[in-house]
Amino acid sequence: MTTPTLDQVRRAPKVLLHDHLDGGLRPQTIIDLSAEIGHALPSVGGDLTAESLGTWFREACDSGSLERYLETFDHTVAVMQTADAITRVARECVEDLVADGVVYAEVRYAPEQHVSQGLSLDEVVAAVQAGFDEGVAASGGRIVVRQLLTAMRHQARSMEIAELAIAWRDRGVAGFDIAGAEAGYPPTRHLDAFEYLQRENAHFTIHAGEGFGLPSIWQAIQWCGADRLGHGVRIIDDVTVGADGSVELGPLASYVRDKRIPLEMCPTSNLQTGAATSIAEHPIGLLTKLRFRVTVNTDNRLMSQTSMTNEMWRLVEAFGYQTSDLQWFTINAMKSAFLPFDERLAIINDRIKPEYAAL
Ligand SMILES: O=c1[nH]cnc2c1ncn2[C@H]1C[C@H](O)[C@@H](CO)O1
Ligand SMILES: [Zn+2]
Repeated sequence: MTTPTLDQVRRAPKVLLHDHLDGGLRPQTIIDLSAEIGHALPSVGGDLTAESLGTWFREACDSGSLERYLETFDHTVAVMQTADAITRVARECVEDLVADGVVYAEVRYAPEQHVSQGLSLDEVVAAVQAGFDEGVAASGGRIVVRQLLTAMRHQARSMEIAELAIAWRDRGVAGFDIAGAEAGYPPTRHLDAFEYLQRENAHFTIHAGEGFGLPSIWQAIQWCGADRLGHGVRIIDDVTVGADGSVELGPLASYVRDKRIPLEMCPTSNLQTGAATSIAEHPIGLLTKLRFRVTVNTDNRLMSQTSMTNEMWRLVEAFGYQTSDLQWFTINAMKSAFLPFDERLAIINDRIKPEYAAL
C-alpha cells in the first residue's frame, strides 16, 4: 500500500477515454485563432490573456447547469472551422496529453459543428487526423490516440456521422458518441444510428446519466446497446444505502455492474454542471468501492482547467486512493478502450504495468 505523491501521479501512465477536442483548447490558441478570423471573444473583465481567458471559461462553466456549460463551446467551435486551425488544435491536444502522462487517448468532437466555413465532414475528420498524426510522431510514439465521432443529440445528423465513423474506422476513428443537452433529447432519438453501428460491429458510447437520470442510462444500454456510458454518474440513483451501511443495487445498477459496462467518470466536470456536489461526495467513491468498472476522465480540460493528473490527484486527496487504485482505474480504462483486444493488452503489459512498477 503506497499513497502516491503528486509527482508520481504526474509520471504515472494514464488512459483517457472521455475528452472533448473542442473542450481542450489552449487559451492562447483561442486568442491566436480568434484574432486571425476576427471572432469576438467574451469580455473577461480586464486584459485578455491566456490566463484571464482560461479563468473566464472555468468560471462561466461553474454555474451548475449543463446547458450553460455547453454555451461556452460557441467560442471554441467558432475558431475550429478551417483545416489548419483544426489540425493545430488536434496536434496541441496530443502534446498536452503526452505532457500529462497519457499513453492512450480517445478524443471526441462533433464533425457537424465544424462545417460552417465550407469544410466537408470528411475534411474535418482528415484535419483532426493530420493533427493527431503530427502530435504522435513528435512524441516519438509515446502515445496512441484515436478519434471518437460525436453526433449532437439535439440535431438530426447522427446517421450521417455514424456512417462517417464507419468510413474512417481503419484510419484513426475508433467509435461513435452522442453529446449535448441530455434533458429532452433521449438517446432513442438516434436509434437508427445505433442500430446501424451494431450491424457494422462498431463501438459506441453515449453521454447518459449526467444532466438526466436513470431513464437515460436505461435507454442508452437497453434500447441503444451502448458499449460504455459517458459519465453514467446517476446510476447511483439505483443504489440504496441503508442506515446500517448495507448496500442494495436495483436492477439497472446490477446490470451495469454485472456486465462490466464502463463508466466514463469526469469528477470535476460533474461539479460544474451540478451532477455532483463535491469530490468527496461524488458517487465515484461508492461506485469504486462496489467495483463497478469505473474509469477516470477529464471531459473538457479547458472548461474545467483540469488534466488527468489533476483528476486523479483530487481523488487521491478526497478518498485516500493508493497507487494500486490508480493503476486499477487505468487498467479498467484500457480494458474498456475501443481498440482491438491485442492492442489493448499490449499497452497494459508493455506500458501500464511496467511504468507503474517503476514509479
Ligand atoms: O459533458 C458533456 N455533456 C454533454 N455534452 C458535452 C459535454 N462536454 C462537451 N459536450 C458537447 C459540447 C461539444 O461541442 C460537443 C462535442 O465535443 O459535446
Ligand atoms: Zn463529455
